[in-house]
Amino acid sequence: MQPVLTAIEMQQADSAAIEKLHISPICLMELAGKECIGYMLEKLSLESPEGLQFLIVAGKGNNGGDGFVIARHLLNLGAAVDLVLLYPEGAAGGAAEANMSILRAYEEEGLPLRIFNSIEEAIPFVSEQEYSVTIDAMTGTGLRLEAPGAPLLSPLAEGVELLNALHERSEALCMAVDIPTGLDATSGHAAMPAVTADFTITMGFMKTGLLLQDGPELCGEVHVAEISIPGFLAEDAGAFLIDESFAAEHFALRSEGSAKHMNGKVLIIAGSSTGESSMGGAALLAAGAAVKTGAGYVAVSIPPSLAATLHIAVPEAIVIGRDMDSLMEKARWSEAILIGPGLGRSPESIDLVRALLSHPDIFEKKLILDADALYAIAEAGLQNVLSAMPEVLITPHYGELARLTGTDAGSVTKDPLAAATRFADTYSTTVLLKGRPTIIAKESGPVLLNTSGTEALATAGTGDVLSGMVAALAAKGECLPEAAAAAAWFHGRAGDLASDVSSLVSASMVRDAIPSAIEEMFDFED
Ligand SMILES: NC(=O)C1=CN([C@@H]2O[C@H](COP(=O)(O)OP(=O)(O)OC[C@H]3O[C@@H](n4cnc5c(N)ncnc54)[C@H](O)[C@@H]3O)[C@@H](O)[C@H]2O)[C@@H](O)CC1
Ligand SMILES: Nc1ncnc2c1ncn2[C@@H]1O[C@H](COP(=O)(O)OP(=O)(O)O)[C@@H](O)[C@H]1O
Ligand SMILES: [K+]
Repeated sequence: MQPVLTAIEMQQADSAAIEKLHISPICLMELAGKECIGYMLEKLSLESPEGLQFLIVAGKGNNGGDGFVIARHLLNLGAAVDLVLLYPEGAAGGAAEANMSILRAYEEEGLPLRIFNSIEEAIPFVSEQEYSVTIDAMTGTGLRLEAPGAPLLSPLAEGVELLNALHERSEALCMAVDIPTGLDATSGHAAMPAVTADFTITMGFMKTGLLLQDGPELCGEVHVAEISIPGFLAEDAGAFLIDESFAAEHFALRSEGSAKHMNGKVLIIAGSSTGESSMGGAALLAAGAAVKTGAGYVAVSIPPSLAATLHIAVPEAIVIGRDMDSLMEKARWSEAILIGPGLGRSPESIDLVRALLSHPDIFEKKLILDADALYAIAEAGLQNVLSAMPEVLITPHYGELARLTGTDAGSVTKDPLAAATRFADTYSTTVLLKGRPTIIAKESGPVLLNTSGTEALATAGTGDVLSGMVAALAAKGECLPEAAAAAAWFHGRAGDLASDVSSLVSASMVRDAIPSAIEEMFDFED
């Protein structure tokens, strides 16, 4: 899995590369610029930029320095470059300043290079020009914002406005160097205004801010450029990105001689039915998902009035009622227990959750708590009970985590990484916080981020499918954090495969696409 760094972690990796490994800043900057050229040509499907026109807007830090290297290489390859300096020359110092002096020397050679010393000086010329690519080299990991949405000050604001205006009214692609200007590399919150890029070449390692909040909208496609900062300098990163090989590694294939009871026994306690309403669908989706994720046995505790429906919808499942003795017998038999989808919010459901969580046959198993089980925990104030359980995972969305922590959804939305990590540490539990990205936090461990999946999953019932998948992987032998992470990845991929038109995807379609999403991994590995 690739590390995902905060701005501070990236600055530490940069410093370690320079101070401990003696890699020169000039060398890092050179590689950063070269990587941008290579990837940009790939995006343009061109062998060479010869004859094309590029605009670079540069800030006063090392991000601007990367822009100077890009300018030089473009000129070397026969392109024409307009460079806008937002700040007086020499403000950068170090490697950036050294690269700027090379450009000044180039200027004397009569190359197609125009250097503008301010945005005002540039405007009359650049507004007339057609560019192939406009390049944002104003700020990267050095940007500091007081608050999300804080105003970006002059001259950065004018630089951003220029690039965004060109983006809107011309065919030019906009490339962000490292991070779109205005985007906080750690939190993913954007300033006002911020650059909207078509693609972002980020240096060395992925940054958290590219995956959170406004990050995905502003970055476009993200490419991580290898600039010779070795991976071991990011080993202690606070976050890692779940990928397909991780997911495949955590899907145990059935061994040839295995029997059904050896391939994961899941108990799902879900669904509700009262005189007024019935919530059987969630149980059906979770059970179907567990079956399609390859569990050897799936038992479902559901109100007796829904049993016939479940038999028809998921014929593979064993159906039991709500009687405590049969529930506990199946709990002892099972290897992972999922409680919650469609359980309802009545006082009886809350009492049921309280009773279940106090029983060792339940809490000593790998336990996955979802949906209405989370409502019951919040209502009955059972959060502390989680701390005593050996292996427990909660799978809230933002609203559910807010209810569990006594805050509003807005504060989880503001910093979901911190909210998930805090809960995991406080209650010694694993948290799968659903969203974009999905965040898996475990006590004192690095956070895992999942970016597979799209708005195809933004439809009722996909969360029930996900919790059924987690339960199956956990029963098949994975520890809960890994089961959650692999399930999240497969779930996103199943959403992609469910339909070519994301707006038509339903939760049943995601459930039905699970086998293809998993199968594909093994084709990939072969
Ligand atoms: N050795 C290194 O550290 C390397 C850095 N690289 C590049 O350098 C970048 C980081 O360079 P820097 O640390 O110089 O920072 P940046 O180039 O991101 O620039 C930040 C500059 O903007 C100013 N600034 C910060 N917040 C501001 C705000 N709200 N309003 C106005 N100005 C603000 C800062 O004072 C600083 O001068 C990376 O993103 C990457 O592009 C690469 O060249 C690879 C090597
Ligand atoms: N825009 C989106 N992009 C990616 N994933 C999404 C998006 N919207 C929702 N999801 C995913 O869909 C699932 C929805 O779960 P949840 O809100 O619990 O639904 P429900 O309660 O209806 O089953 C989560 O896994 C979430 O991460
Ligand atoms: K930038």
